[in-house]
Amino acid sequence: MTAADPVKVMKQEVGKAAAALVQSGSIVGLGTGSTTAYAIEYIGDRLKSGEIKDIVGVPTSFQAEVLAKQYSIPLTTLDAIDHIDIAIDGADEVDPQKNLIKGGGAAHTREKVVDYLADRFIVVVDSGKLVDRLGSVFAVPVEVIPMAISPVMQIIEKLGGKPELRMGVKKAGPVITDQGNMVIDVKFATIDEPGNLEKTLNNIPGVLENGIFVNCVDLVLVGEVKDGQPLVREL
Ligand SMILES: O=C[C@H](O)[C@H](O)[C@H](O)COP(=O)(O)O
Repeated sequence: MTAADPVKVMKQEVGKAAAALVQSGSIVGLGTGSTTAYAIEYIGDRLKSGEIKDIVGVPTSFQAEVLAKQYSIPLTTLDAIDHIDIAIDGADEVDPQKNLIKGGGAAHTREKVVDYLADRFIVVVDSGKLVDRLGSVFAVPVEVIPMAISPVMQIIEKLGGKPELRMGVKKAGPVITDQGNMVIDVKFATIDEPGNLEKTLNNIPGVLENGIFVNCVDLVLVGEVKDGQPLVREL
């Protein structure tokens, strides 16, 4: 028998813990990525078993929409509702102040809309995502309209960032977002003030949204494996 992949186990456990927080009658923001995928699966399981009922989901991406349909979670759109009760989403980096870098799956623009609207925004990560300072490992994803790619890259270089156009995997050419745009991943030597950098990047003409999320998280659930045992803790 092969040992279970510990990262997969952490993601499953943290996804399950977040899904357990969803109550009957809730409007639920459904995040994107491999960790949230488990939360969506477990929300579907709870619906199917009758443990919860009358849930409606707001997907943050095509991926989330497909998964929600697979697990029979009814969906709605933002023009049909006036609030979101709870959103569950992953992250690529989480700092001690619960600021995030997101967008490893190029979904950060829709995620920011949905996650910021939620009364309760729950982040689900494995312990490998915790950093002392944002940007230590991950580059900041920036969604840009295609005609503005060159000038945006030039401006970002002047700001001290190292921009790289994100290229597709099993697809020739750049990654295209759900909105039909491109993503530039920007590595900064240090990010001293994430909130300021978020605003500076979004002020560049042609930038739609970047993956820095500040002051918006209510709870971070962290999946860990200790002494061979999976556990979930709050940050
Ligand atoms: O664009 C993608 C999202 O921001 C994801 O939530 C993030 O990249 C984390 O994904 P994963 O849980 O697969 O590491």
